Amino acid sequence: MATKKAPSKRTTRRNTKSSTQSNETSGTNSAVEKSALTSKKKGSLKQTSIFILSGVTAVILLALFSYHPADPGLFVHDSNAVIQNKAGSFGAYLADVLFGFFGYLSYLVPIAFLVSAFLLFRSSKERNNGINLGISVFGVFLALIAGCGLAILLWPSSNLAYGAGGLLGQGIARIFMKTLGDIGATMILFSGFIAGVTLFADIQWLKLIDKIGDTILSTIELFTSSSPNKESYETGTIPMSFEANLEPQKQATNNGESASIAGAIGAGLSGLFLWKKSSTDNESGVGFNHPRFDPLDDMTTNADVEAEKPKKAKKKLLEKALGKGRKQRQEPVLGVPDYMTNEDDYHEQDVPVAGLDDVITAKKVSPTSKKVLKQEADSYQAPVQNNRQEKAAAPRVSPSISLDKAITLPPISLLNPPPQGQGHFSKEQIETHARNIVETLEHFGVRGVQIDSYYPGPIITRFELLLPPGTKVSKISGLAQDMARSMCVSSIRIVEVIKGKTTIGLEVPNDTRDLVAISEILDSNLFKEAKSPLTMVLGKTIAGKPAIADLARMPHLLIAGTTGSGKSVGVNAMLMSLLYKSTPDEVKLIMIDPKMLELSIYEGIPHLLTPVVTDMKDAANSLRWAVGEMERRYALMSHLKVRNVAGYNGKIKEAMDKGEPLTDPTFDPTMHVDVRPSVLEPLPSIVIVIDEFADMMMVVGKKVEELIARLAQKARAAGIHLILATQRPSVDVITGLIKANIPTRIAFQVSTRIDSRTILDQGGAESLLGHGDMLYLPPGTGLPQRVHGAFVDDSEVEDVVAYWKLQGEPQYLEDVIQETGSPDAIPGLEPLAESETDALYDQAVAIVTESRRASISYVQRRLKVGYNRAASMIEDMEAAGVVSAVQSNGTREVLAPEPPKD
Ligand SMILES: Nc1ncnc2c1ncn2[C@@H]1O[C@H](COP(=O)(O)OP(=O)(O)OP(=O)(O)O)[C@@H](O)[C@H]1O
Repeated sequence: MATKKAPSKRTTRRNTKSSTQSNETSGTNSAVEKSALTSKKKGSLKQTSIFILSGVTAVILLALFSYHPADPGLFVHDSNAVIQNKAGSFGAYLADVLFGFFGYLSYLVPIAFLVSAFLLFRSSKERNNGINLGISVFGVFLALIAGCGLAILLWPSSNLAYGAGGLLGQGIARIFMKTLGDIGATMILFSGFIAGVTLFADIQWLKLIDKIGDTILSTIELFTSSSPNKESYETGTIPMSFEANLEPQKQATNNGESASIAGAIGAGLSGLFLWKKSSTDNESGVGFNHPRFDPLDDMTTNADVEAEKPKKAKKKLLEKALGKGRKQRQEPVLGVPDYMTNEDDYHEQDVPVAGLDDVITAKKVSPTSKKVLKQEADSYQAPVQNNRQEKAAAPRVSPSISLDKAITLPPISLLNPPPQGQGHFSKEQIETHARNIVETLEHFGVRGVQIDSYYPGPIITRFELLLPPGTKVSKISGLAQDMARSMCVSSIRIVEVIKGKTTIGLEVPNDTRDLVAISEILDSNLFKEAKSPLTMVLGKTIAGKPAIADLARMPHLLIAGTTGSGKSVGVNAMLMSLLYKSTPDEVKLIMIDPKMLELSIYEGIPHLLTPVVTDMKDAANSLRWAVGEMERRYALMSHLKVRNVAGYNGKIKEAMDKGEPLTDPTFDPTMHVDVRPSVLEPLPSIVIVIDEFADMMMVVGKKVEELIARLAQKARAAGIHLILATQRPSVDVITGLIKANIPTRIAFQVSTRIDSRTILDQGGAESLLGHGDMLYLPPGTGLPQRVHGAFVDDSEVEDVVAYWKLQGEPQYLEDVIQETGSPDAIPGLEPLAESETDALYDQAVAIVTESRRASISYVQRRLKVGYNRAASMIEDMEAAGVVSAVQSNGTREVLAPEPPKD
């Protein structure tokens, strides 16, 4: 069979990679070590900066407070004078300069240092992003300039040599007085000062006044009523009056609302320092809602090769994003034979690509967002002068961005369009196959078989056969290989049961196979109209229709297949779907990549909760964190009396809309003195992707299985989902415990029927064609569906990743990979019951689900074990959701589906 040349880029990359694997592994290890060193260093640098800033503040304050007009300085020259400044000649000089230029507003300088030191203590999450810092810096300058002028006008006779506003104030006051007169200048400078303060302090005056009023009223109420407002803690509802008492930074961070002037001045002034540090990175100075980010430069910090990428690559990405240079896609010519009437709606209609306006997914793209994207693209095309070395030295993770407003989902034009001229089927070829099938079956003694119908698809053609009465399907299944041989094809899959039909299916590979491009599926109405943020592209059905799935409903997915069968491409297609469907506010990702090959390409996208995990100890910690997060979410949901994350998010949004945000109901005021409960925010879904979990189980041990099982059992309602992939479909990796908890599975091509049974509980995957050909077993069914996986090229992933990096930086949570207490401890959970680790537990589950009898004595008899052991296994099955609790009639119902028979 002649097949179209499979895309080789990825293979080449992998081959190159594997040939240098050992080098790379050590390289990556050292990178891991380096990053560990960096995070430690970061901590000590932070502390050092705090000490230095505090010292500098103390010296400036000392210099200003002990300022003496007779001391020598920039404006006073007296070499014989005895210096009286307590900070010596430096202090005398500094105070002279500051008072000389800014007058009394010089005191803003040490305040700025003090606040910067304070900000270093705070969580990095609370820092402002680049554009906010820019605005704050502008506010500081405006307030300083107007303030100096105002000081001159309001305190004309001051003790300072150059007046209360210094030389700057004099110049400003003179200019304004000349043009506007005394009163006009005072009014305009006062407005300028207030405007400056408002800008850098982000003050909303009306709200502030409102809140001050509320605070006064609630204080009066507090004195007039005897009981404190205990109810608000218990119900989690926070009245506005109470909200006004919250610590200023928290309010500013959580709601973007008013903060206390001191806190906001701090944020603004610290912005000055942070901005100065990063200003060299940002020389084109175009204003956005987030820091200017250069994906190519960011990659330079990762790999030298990327550092050499020419600027035109950047241009190419933006041209792609804007839909420029992309050829108008043509309607695919399918060439479905005339006699094919029942599959006339095969392919989705292609949407013509006309540029940015059309290509950005309709859902979240406001006109403003489009403008931002266009501006961003324009600024990229302008030459940007970068100091690469400074960029490399800058921290890789700057969790300072707020990802909410101007987020735009990636445009389809970033991806390769589907190849043209696909979908031709030859009528002769189909007729030859049909004839061959009948003849071969006759040759093997099965007479009277009729071809009922046939369905040519992009990769295989399904022939549906009517068997003569009394013919066993198993007889046909047993002939699959002989038929493949006599028809000169690589393999034939027999579909023994077709839902709603009396026919059986024979799936025969086409002479030429089509490439299923991911762009085609992402562009289909089916995907675009899907509501769930966890909608994932699988590929195309055998009839060539888009195949998508909702991870939220699965709620976990197990993927297995032999090496080179297309798992990684499949996982990439799923991840790309999430990146095309959801913002980082909706979906967060934890990626675990023991092979250190596949997922590192996603490093730096804003959806990540932690950098791509390659160290297996970190991986175990992140699973432990997820279990803790699941428990935390459960506690929150039970306090709010909702059953799942959707209900929880609904309540939170409703409360926010009412202006009465809910506070953390699990907060214990007796445990935290002086700290207020935090305001609850909507919870994003968390998807944990493990690319090769067999490796993880090998390194970390059985504990991983336990953690996965714990997560799989309960995480659905908590919005935490697992995607596990492995190339080792053996029972020691895909254990009964994992299978019982992950009902949704995908099998790519495997080498033996036994492997197929391990994954799907039935054969079939051994007859797949590789290169992304898969069997998808949806939740709650025993009938797998054949899907031809969507192909994603590395360069497509790179472009989409670069696009997302351009939208914002990740807000990593340090806790995710942090070691917490004993490495064996699973937060909030008892260790697994003994019998669940019982060697016979898997067999017991198989017996119960097959026989549909959840009886202790039956398990006892079948396994020849004692009563206690069987009873404890049944109890564990109840805990795992395999069987129900004992019902009123004394029996248990078997809940898990029956494993399909071969
Ligand atoms: N959906 C697809 N369409 C066409 N070709 C595909 C598809 N999926 C995979 N391939 C081809 O198969 C090759 C191997 O795929 P992939 O790297 O995903 O395999 P794998 O199962 O992850 O292998 P390993 O376990 O060794 O990492 C790819 O380089 C690509 O050429």
